[in-house]
Amino acid sequence: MQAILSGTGLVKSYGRLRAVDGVDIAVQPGEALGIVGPNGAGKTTLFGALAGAFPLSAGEIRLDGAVITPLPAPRRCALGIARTYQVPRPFLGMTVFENVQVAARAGGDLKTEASIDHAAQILGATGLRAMANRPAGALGLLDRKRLELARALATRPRVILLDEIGGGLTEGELDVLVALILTLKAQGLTIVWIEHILHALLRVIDRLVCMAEGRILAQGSPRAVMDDAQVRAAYLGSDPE
Ligand SMILES: Nc1ncnc2c1ncn2[C@@H]1O[C@H](COP(=O)(O)OP(=O)(O)OP(=O)(O)O)[C@@H](O)[C@H]1O
Repeated sequence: MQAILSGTGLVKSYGRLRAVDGVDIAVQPGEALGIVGPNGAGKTTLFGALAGAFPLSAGEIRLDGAVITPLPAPRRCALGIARTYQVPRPFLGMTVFENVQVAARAGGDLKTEASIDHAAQILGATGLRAMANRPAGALGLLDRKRLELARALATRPRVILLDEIGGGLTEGELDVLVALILTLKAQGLTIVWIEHILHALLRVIDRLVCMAEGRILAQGSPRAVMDDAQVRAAYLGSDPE
């Protein structure tokens, strides 16, 4: 099957540091791919590379087999690549609804009326309907995470890149978030999820990649990767779970 999103020979250098150092990655349509690795492994930088946040130092990125390497982030978003950020970035002074509608207009390329309908639908799907008229800055953590997800979904993605969206949540809140992500997966959305909270990640993903020092250490079935000796060593001998 042709990958929906792939990167070949990806390198991103900051001065002498190669934050991403020769990564090959391919995500299949409808797949949920997890990415783990110690702090500083290059996971977020890989997302930046895939989403077009900066020019690559080397490598090529394809969407549906077509090269998108030169395209800036807004163009990639319009083509169906959405991303959430480790630290959510809503417009704090706008309401929840306005935040989602802006994303639908700007990222989803919808005219005003269609963006209103789409935003309302996304708020329902993400459990935010009751919060629609609250300022984004007034939300609790779970709702901030939902809003981050909703803003990405509003752009009508085919692939969503989730960057540590589970961080800081209670177990009960994680359950809510995992259920939501599983619903998106069941609807056919392709998911790439960086997450330190492994038990949450393992409930969703089909395949796991472990990165360390800018490279892929291991990839394959989640269990095989977690059992890999190099992966265990990268976690300094601790039990990754
Ligand atoms: N804009 C930047 N300028 C300089 N160095 C950077 C920049 N962004 C990331 N780095 C460095 O690149 C390396 C990889 O960082 P990255 O944030 O991608 O790691 P990560 O695996 O996402 O880590 P974490 O799990 O802590 O989020 C780190 O050493 C980081 O300090």
